[in-house]
Amino acid sequence: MIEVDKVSKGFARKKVLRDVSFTVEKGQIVCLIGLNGAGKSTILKAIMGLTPIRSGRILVDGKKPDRRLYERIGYVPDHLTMPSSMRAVDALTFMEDFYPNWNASRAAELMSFFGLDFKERIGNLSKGTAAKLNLVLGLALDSDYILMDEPFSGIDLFSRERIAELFSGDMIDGRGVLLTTHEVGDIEHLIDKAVILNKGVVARSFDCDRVREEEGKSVVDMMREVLQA
Ligand SMILES: Nc1ncnc2c1ncn2[C@@H]1O[C@H](COP(=O)(O)OP(=O)(O)OP(=O)(O)O)[C@@H](O)[C@H]1O
Repeated sequence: MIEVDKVSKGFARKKVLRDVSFTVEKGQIVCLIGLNGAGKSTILKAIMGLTPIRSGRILVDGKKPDRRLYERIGYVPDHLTMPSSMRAVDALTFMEDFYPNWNASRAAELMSFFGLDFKERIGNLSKGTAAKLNLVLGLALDSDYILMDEPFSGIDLFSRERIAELFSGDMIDGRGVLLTTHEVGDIEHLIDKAVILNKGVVARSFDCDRVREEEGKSVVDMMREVLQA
């Protein structure tokens, strides 16, 4: 389980996260929702140790993450970070060389799933195609958890639907997923838990099935209720 426990963070005097707490269990898909600037990406970076926190703690399977624990978390940032001169195949080779838990056969499967060309230069990829390659790089790691920052950004409607299929299939099975998205409607039927963040504070955290069954509300309804109040 990933535990984010009373995490606060600021940049200079600006408070960005205040006492943020939630958990992500293995086998669970958790969606962090919030308006622009709410602090979603900052939380993912804090979990990955890419930005320091001011107070609180982040535990992965009960331990403070170190290099070995980070290898058990796949992180898909909101943009592809590989150099534009590389070809897609070079990016895959780099990942294979760098990460002991790289799963080459899963990478090949995902490349074909997305219809990606191994020889294409990264600098020549369209925004949506680069986003797909970015997802391949994150999902092809054999990890217990996956963090995805806006994985649907720039991706067309039909491809988004296909990615949603991935979420309900073997690719995710048993892993804990934490993602941020502004396209929550596309995956709302797949999300187990939603955490609504408003100006750095957890405004509401809920079990999506329970809210749907007991209150007859969708995740988008809950977002409107909380963020437009
Ligand atoms: N390196 C930084 N230095 C200063 N302020 C920052 C930095 N990174 C983020 N912030 C600020 O922290 C706040 C939260 O940013 P963050 O990127 O986490 O929001 P977000 O919820 O992911 O937004 P979006 O939906 O627009 O991607 C914003 O006010 C942003 O300006």
